[in-house]
Amino acid sequence: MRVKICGLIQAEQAVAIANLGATALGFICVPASPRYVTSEEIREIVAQLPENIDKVGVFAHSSIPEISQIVRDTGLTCVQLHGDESPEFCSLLRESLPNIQIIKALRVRSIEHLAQVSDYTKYIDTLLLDAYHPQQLGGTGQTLDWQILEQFQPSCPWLLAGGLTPDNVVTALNQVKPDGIDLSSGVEIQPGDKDLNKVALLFEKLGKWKALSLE
Ligand SMILES: O=C(O)c1ccccc1N[C@@H]1O[C@H](COP(=O)(O)O)[C@@H](O)[C@H]1O
Repeated sequence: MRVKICGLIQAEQAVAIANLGATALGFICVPASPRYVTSEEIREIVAQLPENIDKVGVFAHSSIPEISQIVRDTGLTCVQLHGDESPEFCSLLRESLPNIQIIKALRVRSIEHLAQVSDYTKYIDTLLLDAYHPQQLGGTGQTLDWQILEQFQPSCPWLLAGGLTPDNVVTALNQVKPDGIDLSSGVEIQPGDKDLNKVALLFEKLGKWKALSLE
């Protein structure tokens, strides 16, 4: 199970969360977010992380030259597109950054919104489903309607996001079968300030869930 913890702003917390078992860490490159980090800050944190963890830059409505510059400046290994980027945009980004993984986030309003998934899958590595919020792009703490995702099996790997917490993650995973999960506000004290006890509890719950599902 891939586990991405998103919205890191402190190097010490990023290193601690990597050591707890996260497979990916996310850095918000959206200036309007309270979790926004500059290229210099990302570069400093990335330099302290283990090689084998994915370092994900989260973008929304940025241009390809802007994204490429930030990737070059920081050592990010993955780009998450969290705005209204089209399949064509993903395809062009892939041509510009062939060695960088692409995660496309879709903010799902209803089951009908899932129809667009097949337009994206050949241009991306991973799909991410987040809850829709009319005013905010992400990090909202709002959950998706997991029931509409019970049969969801796209042709590429996918991550479940949106309002996941150590308290609800097992319920979510018993209902939905993603390849991984993504958490931000559910393991925070305040935006960007991660609660390491909550992150540790998350991994404890995931360990028990995995052991039970192997029985
Ligand atoms: O976290 C943010 O501030 C943010 C800003 C702009 C785009 C995406 C953002 N975060 C993403 O939101 C989801 C879910 O967050 P939560 O667990 O519901 O708090 C996650 O994929 C973050 O990458």
